[in-house]
Amino acid sequence: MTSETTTLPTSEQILRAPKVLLHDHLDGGLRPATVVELARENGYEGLPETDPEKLGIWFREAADSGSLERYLETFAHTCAVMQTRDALARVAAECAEDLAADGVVYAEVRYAPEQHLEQGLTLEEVVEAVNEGFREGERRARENGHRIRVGALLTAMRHAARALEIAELANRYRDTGVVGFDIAGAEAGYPPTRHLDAFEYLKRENNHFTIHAGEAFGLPSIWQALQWCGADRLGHGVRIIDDIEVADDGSVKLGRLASYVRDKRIPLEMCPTSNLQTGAAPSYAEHPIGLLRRLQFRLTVNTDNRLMSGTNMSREFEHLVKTFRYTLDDMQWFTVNAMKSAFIPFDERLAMINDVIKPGYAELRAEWLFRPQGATAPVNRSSDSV
Ligand SMILES: O=c1[nH]cnc2c1ncn2[C@H]1C[C@H](O)[C@@H](CO)O1
Ligand SMILES: [Zn+2]
Repeated sequence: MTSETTTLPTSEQILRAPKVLLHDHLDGGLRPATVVELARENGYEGLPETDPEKLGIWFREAADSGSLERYLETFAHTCAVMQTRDALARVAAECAEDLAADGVVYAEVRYAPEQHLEQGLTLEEVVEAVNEGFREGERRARENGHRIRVGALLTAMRHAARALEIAELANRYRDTGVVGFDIAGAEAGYPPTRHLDAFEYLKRENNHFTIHAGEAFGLPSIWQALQWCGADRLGHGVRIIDDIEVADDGSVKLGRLASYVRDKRIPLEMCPTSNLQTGAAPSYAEHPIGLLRRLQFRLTVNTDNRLMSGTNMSREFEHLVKTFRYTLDDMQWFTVNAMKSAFIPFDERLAMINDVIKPGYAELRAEWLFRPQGATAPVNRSSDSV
């Protein structure tokens, strides 16, 4: 194919391409206007701005701090307005709608139930309100011609001591909307092994979990998450790059941990923009995703916090397309990786890959055949695809 690489996927193609999102925080993805309205309805007076546009900018700038700890401070405002059943259901419904409008066909969205108890809700009421919201959002998306399926991940905060309780909660709701468990929060000083009882419980129950590791802290955190805790996936995991040496001649040597992660096909939930804000990566061009993709780690692309990063899945892919010249085949590779790594049953993942994702990309790839006569052929194929 001679015209190969002449044209990268357009913004419109990126938007329409089926996408799979495994790492998105419910309390990090509210619409700014919703934060303002919920604050007014619930009498929360702590917002730094009450104009939605200014508030959106405030979140992005405050989160752009170079430190995970300061980035996390912004969640006090979103959690403050997510303390009632109605607020939680609304935020969850809008989340599903927004993801669907962005071309996401499958998402696992996480939140920490323990952060939504300030006005008297029980942990169960929190989970049920969010589940109801996701179902409503899926229904509204369908009405608007989009198809999306959303599963919840229950997060325990790593500085707190409720991980076992939240793991039990995740297990109780595993057949009704909750697909797994996670731990999040400040990483330095709070190793995942503090919550071994929760992980051991989940393993005994044959349940699934991911762990935020290798974001603000390096290899020991990744090693513990995998070898002590038994994580199925890593939230971020970007610091695995510290175990990979690239020589001047371009040859690459993987350390034992990096080899293990690649050999065992451990899914890494990459969140490029979030990493730039917390200082986990210096720029898109220097983001470890470039090298890790070339080395064929099982990488996935994610948003982390759409509000704090002013992003969505299409924007994350736009950055990657621009930076690394990724094609539709690359996008499909990331998407299939994500679907393979989801926590829903194997037959459903396979059907999503074969009946939704691959046909969606095939249709986009075929568009060049029907281009206006005389236009350049925008072939979106790369040589090392799935
Ligand atoms: O990227 C992150 N690293 C660690 N913790 C995070 C990240 N993004 C969000 N969180 C925290 C803040 C939220 O309140 C919590 C649950 O979603 O998870
Ligand atoms: Zn996260």
